[in-house]
Amino acid sequence: MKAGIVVFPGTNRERDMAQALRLVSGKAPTMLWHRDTSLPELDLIVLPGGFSFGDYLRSGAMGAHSPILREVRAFAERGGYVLGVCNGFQILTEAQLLPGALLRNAGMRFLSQDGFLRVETSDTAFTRDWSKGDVFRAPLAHGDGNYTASEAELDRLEGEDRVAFRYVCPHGTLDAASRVSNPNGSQRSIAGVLSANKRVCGLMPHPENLVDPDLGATDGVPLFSGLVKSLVA
Ligand SMILES: NC(=O)CC[C@H](N)C(=O)O
Repeated sequence: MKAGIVVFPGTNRERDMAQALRLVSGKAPTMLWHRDTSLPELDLIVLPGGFSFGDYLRSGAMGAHSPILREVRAFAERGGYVLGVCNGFQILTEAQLLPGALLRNAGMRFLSQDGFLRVETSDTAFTRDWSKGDVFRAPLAHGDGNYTASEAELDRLEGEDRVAFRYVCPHGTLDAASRVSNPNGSQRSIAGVLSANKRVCGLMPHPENLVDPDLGATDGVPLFSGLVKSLVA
């Protein structure tokens, strides 16, 4: 699997992401710079977490206008796989490669805590190594993670099986009104969504930070092992 990781000024999770990809796929990803205007041959583009352009204007708003986004868009339009984590998810929504927006967290505070996610579909390259209904742990580290879209868009996402992950409490209970099970107040507890062709996926939590047994847990491994299976044909 040939993966590329896009670095913006202010990105801070690119090395965590590179480490996770290397550990699970056995192959080091290529680091890409936001001003690049061409891409090497890739199977997967990852937009990692951080504070691109210092979150000025809105999280992800300026990153969505970096030159490389033209290439990312063309890659996605050709059917390429794109993963956006946290700030990467925010950039993908700002670029309208994924629907909805990430507003300020309910409670107006930056969250730095464990999150618990339920897998809503296993019918994608990103989620095939889980079963629908599986619950796993993933760190949360964001101020703007409150997923918001129109009721019609939310209905469409659900109708097309494009909700990838939902926030639940550690025991797996779903309650969109509870700050325990839905810490940032996301609509319908949505933590991650998919594009219409299910090849672009964005999520706020950080599975890349739980892939190494030496760090205490490997809950995030299936995200990467699923991609490896799908993209190493
Ligand atoms: N860890 C991150 O990617 C942070 C995302 C974003 N800058 C926020 O605070 O919402």
